[in-house]
Amino acid sequence: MRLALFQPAIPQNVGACIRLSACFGVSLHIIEPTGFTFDDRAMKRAALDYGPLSHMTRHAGWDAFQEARGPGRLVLFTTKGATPLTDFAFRPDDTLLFGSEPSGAPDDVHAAADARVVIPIRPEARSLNLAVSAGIGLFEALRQTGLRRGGR
Ligand SMILES: C[S@@+](CC[C@H](N)C(=O)[O-])C[C@H]1O[C@@H](n2cnc3c(N)ncnc32)[C@H](O)[C@@H]1O
Repeated sequence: MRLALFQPAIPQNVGACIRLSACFGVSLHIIEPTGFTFDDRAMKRAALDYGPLSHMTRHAGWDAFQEARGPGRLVLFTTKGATPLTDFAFRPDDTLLFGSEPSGAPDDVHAAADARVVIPIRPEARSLNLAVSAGIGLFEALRQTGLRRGGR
């Protein structure tokens, strides 16, 4: 199981995802460009001291990520036309991909995904925060595929 963030713009969200990847023992892939630099104080503050426990890889762009990501499905979390999280069956080698905060994932990324998953929320609400949706999606994926303490 891997987490991937498409062009994240808010450093606190990436910091929270660094902490997620550290706590659950999954690798984190950042698809650049990002809306901040990696010495950002807000990102480091949100990540606390979990950085060394996290396995983070930065990719120069979408094509570089696609070449490097290896086997397994690309499962895009999106509010657009998707299978509800509650109906989706994850596999251990899935990559869970999340869109950027202002605009989500573009059409070509939607087209490249093997599956699209939506976390059901109230119809009058637009979307969840990026790091919150990553936490919900990752926990469900690990629950289905065999969450175990101490990483995987
Ligand atoms: C703040 S949201 C982006 C909002 C953007 N306006 C949109 O509609 O996609 C950032 C990312 O969090 C994830 N996300 C947020 N809410 C979600 C939901 N209800 N279901 C699935 N993914 C969600 C998606 O990956 C999304 O691209």
